[in-house]
Amino acid sequence: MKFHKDMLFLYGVTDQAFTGEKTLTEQIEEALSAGVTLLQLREKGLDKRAFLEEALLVRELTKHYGVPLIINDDVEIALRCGADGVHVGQDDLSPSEVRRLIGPDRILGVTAKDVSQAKDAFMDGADYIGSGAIFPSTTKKDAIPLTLEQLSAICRSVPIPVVAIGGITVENVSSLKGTGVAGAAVVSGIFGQKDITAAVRHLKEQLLKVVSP
Ligand SMILES: Cc1ncc(COP(=O)(O)OP(=O)(O)O)c(N)n1
Ligand SMILES: Cc1nc(C(=O)O)sc1CCOP(=O)(O)O
Repeated sequence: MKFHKDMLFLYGVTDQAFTGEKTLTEQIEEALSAGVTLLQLREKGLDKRAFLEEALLVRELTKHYGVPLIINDDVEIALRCGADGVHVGQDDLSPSEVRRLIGPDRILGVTAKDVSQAKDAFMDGADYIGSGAIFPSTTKKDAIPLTLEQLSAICRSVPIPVVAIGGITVENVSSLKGTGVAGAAVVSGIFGQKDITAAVRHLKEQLLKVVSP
């Protein structure tokens, strides 16, 4: 699927830690049906085999809902499940190597915590940048914090779109207004909510006031 910045508008990122009454697959289906615009399967607690099984299931769901699927970190799983792309961080396989492995047509997302990393990611073939943590995150407690000013500078520094991540909720998402982000990537603000459908709808309502077309 060809990348477009609108896909970043509300980017759901999964985490098994939030499954309780519902399975991860049920949670994902709820988020897809409610309208997340991109989905990242980010499962730190699963071994490779379980991750691939989940990825194959989620691939079918995302196809059904017409939402692109991104795999966190693992290029092999992305290729084996036929995902639309991969997201890598600064400590993972280099973006240029990932681009070589996935080819020109799949989506490549790269985490950047400053302008220099963002510029490098762009030069290495990234389609989008993920920047955070904008607010304290209980999902990733050791995430390095980033101010809104730093986020704005990253957005201005590269011609590719930037999605904000880290502690984003319905209550604080409006603070991203004016930074230049193309959207918000959210874990607990979606998958940690009892009513995932309502969370997705409310986040999208707020994001309409934040993201300029
Ligand atoms: C959209 C998006 N942005 C940033 C991240 C963080 O990626 P990374 O730095 O690789 O950290 P982990 O996700 O591996 O903990 C992301 N996953 N998605
Ligand atoms: C996966 C991830 N990366 C971050 C970064 O700052 O790079 S923060 C984060 C966790 C985001 O989860 P939540 O929406 O629950 O805070």
